[in-house]
Amino acid sequence: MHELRIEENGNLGPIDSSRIPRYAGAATFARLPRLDQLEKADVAVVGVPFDSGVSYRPGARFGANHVREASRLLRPYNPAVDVSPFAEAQVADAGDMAVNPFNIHEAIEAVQQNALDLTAGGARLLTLGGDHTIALPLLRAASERAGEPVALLHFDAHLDTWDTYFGAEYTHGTPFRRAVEEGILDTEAISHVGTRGPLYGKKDLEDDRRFGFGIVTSSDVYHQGVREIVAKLRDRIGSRPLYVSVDIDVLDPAHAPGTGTPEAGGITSRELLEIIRGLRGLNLVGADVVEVAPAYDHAELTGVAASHVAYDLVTLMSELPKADAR
Ligand SMILES: N=C(N)NCCCC(=O)O
Ligand SMILES: [Zn+2]
Ligand SMILES: [Zn+2]
Repeated sequence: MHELRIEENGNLGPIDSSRIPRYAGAATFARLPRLDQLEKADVAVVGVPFDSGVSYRPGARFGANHVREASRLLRPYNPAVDVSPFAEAQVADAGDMAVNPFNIHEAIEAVQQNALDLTAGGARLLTLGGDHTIALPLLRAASERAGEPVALLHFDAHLDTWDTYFGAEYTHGTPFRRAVEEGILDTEAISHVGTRGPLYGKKDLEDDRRFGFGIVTSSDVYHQGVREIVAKLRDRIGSRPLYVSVDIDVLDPAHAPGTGTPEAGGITSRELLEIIRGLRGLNLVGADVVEVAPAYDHAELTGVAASHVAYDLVTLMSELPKADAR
């Protein structure tokens, strides 16, 4: 089957859904070309089929392909910000990283190395998870590329700054504590957004504050509203290199049931998309969307939400300096 693609500004875009039905063929993110069909990309979307770090429901290893399937309906123009991301930049689907499901340490090393390889030519990386364990090696790669510790905006119901589970240091509940310990985060500019739900104890919050995290709870989003929160976050981040990590369980289970550790009282997909759009122009060096567990999804709700979040993150990246300028 011939691939009829939209081409603009010399960038090879998605398969034209007015010529080839969008439900036909193998899925890539937003029907974009695969990286191996191109010389280079400004933005690469990569999957990490890994969920050996979960503490409750498994299945996020199938998340990236679920998001790709749900992303078939994305269109090339983003009217919310008046940007055509795939015309603005060359965006490509880099496929999945090959990670060892039986050895977390080896998997973490592989994610870090793959992320470094994919960004070697100046591409910005958007990763589809996988469970939240993978944020640690992705942050290691991002800070190595940036040449300095990075600012972090972490959307999640959970803190993910816990210490260990069953004695294990590398799990989906611990990546950001490890990242602080490793000195790869700029602790003047690290924030959680959407936090809620029961904790193990008050100490969880005390530890988190000691590491330097600011918290915008799900209730804060409700009471203060998106505008005020975006202004505060932008202020804190400034011109620092920024990594954005989106655990899809930041959304209320009504918006994202397909996830491993759901918590009631979450933000809406509209609120999340609005906050992300508010990050326009910040120096976004990398991002992930993790914890999509398709077995618990219904009617592709979670897949659709995650694909739109990924699309708006790609839109932000598409407006920033291109690969050859970096
Ligand atoms: N990163 C996610 N999604 N969840 C962490 C929850 C850890 C726990 O079971 O307490
Ligand atoms: Zn979470
Ligand atoms: Zn998480």
